[in-house]
Amino acid sequence: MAEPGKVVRWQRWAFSNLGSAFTNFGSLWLILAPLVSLVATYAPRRLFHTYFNLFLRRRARRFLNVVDPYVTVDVSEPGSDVRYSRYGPVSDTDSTYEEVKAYLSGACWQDDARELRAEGAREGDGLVLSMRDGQDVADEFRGAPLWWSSVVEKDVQGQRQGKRRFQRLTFHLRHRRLVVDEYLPHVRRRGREILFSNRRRRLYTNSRSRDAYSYEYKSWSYIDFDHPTTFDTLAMERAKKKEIMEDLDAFRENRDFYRRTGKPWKRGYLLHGPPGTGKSTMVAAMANYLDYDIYDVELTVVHTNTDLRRLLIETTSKSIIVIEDIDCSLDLTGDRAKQQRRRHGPSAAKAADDADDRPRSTVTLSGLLNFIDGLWSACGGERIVVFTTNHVDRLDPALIRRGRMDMHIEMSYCGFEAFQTLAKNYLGVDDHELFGSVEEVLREAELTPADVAECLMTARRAGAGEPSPCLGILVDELKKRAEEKAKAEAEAEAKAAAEAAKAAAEANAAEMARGNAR
Ligand SMILES: Nc1ncnc2c1ncn2[C@@H]1O[C@H](COP(=O)(O)OP(=O)(O)OP(=O)(O)O)[C@@H](O)[C@H]1O
Ligand SMILES: [Mg+2]
Repeated sequence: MAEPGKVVRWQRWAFSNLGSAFTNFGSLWLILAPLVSLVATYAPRRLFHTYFNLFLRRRARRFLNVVDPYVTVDVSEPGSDVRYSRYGPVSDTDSTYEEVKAYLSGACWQDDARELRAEGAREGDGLVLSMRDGQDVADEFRGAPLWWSSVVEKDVQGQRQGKRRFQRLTFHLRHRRLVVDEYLPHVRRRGREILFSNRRRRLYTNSRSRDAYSYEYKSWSYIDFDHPTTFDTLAMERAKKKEIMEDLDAFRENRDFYRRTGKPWKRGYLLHGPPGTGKSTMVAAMANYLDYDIYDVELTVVHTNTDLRRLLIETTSKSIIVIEDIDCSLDLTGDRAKQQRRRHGPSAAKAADDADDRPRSTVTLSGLLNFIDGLWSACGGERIVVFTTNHVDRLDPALIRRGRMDMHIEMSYCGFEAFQTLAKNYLGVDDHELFGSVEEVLREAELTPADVAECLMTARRAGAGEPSPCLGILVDELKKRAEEKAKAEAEAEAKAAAEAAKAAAEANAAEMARGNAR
């Protein structure tokens, strides 16, 4: 928004004097009107119309253009009429008025509108400033001066009387193309950005597809997303973090590139690593960095590919679509028991099968791939797809090939750089003489950032938040945790080996029994 310059001031002066021009035109019309009506009454009607159309209309318009070379465009407040669909009331879908108001709220701070109105933003705690009725603000676009004013007019519809509000844009006739082709789209775009940045972000989760047939079906329900993690607090090697942030920046800023090359504006990330290495935390950091909503897809409650498509069509632009634990959230061959057996042994598989009386999901790998690549992803664009898994080796290569999952990010055990971030988060220290001892423990043991974070919590409590005692306790805690983990892992391995031996013996016995029977 520019400070009105000399030209703008002159134009404003001319604009405010239009009234007197109209007055002069009015006097002229007082003389001309009886003449025109005389001719109109006594000349043959058709002849008069033909003469007017041929010779006078264009001149009359040119004359008007000289007297008033300004054009106005009204953006009116959506009506209060509520439309109903079979699912209930539907809000007015034209958001232009809100976008223009949001755009002008910036101008209200800077320009000379003194009488403002403040309304609570639809979401969040902010206030949206707008002009009081009758106020105006100046704007400038590519050297063209423009004025916005807030107008209220009486609106009579049948018996009902009400008020109708407009944001009225006034500009010179010669800027008509510029305004229509470039300025108004610019205003809408900027307004949308302002509205988006003012809103609270959301974390959506999908409901069971079975509900799709009930009257009040909603594919997604949401809560406000208020996760504190940022890339600053995420424990990870600095270089890796920087690479991911640069990748996200490039994605966000390259709308035109995606358009030019005919690629849908989406990017896929595969986060893999052991439990507790920060995969879910990374998704939150990404959402906070980009200011996007999150759609957390629970595939196990989606029954068919059609349900999946319906779900995804309802996601909005500027969002991250996450499928957590892709390897076990859905067995893409439909054999859930096999997954359980692989993870926890045969008895767990049987228990899972018995407990699970839900209708089987028939979502297939091709359904999922169509969602990643298919036409829907071109609708609206600007979506990020994230898969997380603990076992990257178990995934179908088709699912994670480059182009689908553009970046594979390994989330690994806590290294020293990651520890430095955690120490800063939990104890507020950047460096300390005991850091060397911590580094030694971390080099020896495979501890996840979640393990280290937990030890830091314990140490913080026991050391009353003082760095030196806390770090001393931390070293002991980390050693203890490393021993516990090693012991638990050895036990799990021995148990798995015993189960495998037992299963092999059972299979052998069954084989022998079959042989005897024959
Ligand atoms: N890289 C990290 N940076 C900061 N905190 C972390 C990190 N990794 C783990 N944490 C801490 O550990 C907790 C668990 O981490 P998170 O849920 O992100 O792990 P995950 O990799 O998603 O595990 P899972 O595979 O079990 O889903 C987090 O709430 C966070 O406090
Ligand atoms: Mg997780």
